[in-house]
Amino acid sequence: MRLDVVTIFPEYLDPLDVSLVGKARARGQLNVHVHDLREWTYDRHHTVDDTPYGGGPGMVMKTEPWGDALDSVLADGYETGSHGPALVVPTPSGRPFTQELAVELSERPWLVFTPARYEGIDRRVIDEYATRMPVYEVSIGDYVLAGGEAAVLVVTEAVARLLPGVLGNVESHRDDSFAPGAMANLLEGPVYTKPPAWRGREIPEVLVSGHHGKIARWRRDEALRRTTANRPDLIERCDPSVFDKKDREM
Ligand SMILES: Oc1ccccc1-c1ccno1
Repeated sequence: MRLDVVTIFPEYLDPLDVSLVGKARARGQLNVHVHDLREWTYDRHHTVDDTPYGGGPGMVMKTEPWGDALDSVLADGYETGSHGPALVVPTPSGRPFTQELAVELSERPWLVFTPARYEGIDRRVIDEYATRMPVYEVSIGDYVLAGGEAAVLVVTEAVARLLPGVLGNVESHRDDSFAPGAMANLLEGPVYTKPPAWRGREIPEVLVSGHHGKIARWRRDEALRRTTANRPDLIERCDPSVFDKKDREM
């Protein structure tokens, strides 16, 4: 997969050099290019924004730098359709970014991110590129950020971990919250590791019982408990089989 990010804060994307994404890049599973939008400005102040038509607070990001930047990035040659790039526009007014959308994006060969600052990007930029490729306007949550770069980091990590071979243990994302399967849509329950006792706190006995059916049922019950407490909206989306009382098959 190829990822391009056009931003006025390229250093904000430095975390893409480390951890899971950094390792995927080093292994050649991910090809990441970060571009400074100001390279496509030609005035002394490298201006990327201007006042909004119709008045109102804040500034709007101008069409010309974005158009020149995206034309340059995309000039690397691309096909249209499912083998071509998709534009990913982080915005508070976008569709919610979910695991399902992460899976959809992970199946594309090329994502071009356009994190905005200020009040956003002149709409004509999105409309222009929507004539050439799919555009995903995505929100990472119901809150307001100063810009879209943090959202690019979130989306990139969620997508990269789904790429074949990136996660060492293929089981890892099988058990993800929201991963398909009977426990889909349940939040993960508590996890424990050695030592068996810590500051007088023991681990749940069932986890060292060796009874895999009871362990699976305990984990299901804890996941249901946490989901009921923190995300009751997800309960109605659960597979009915998660509510059965018998021990779970491992
Ligand atoms: O708040 C934002 C500002 C700019 C770009 C994106 C966002 C955002 C907020 C939530 N998801 O994306």
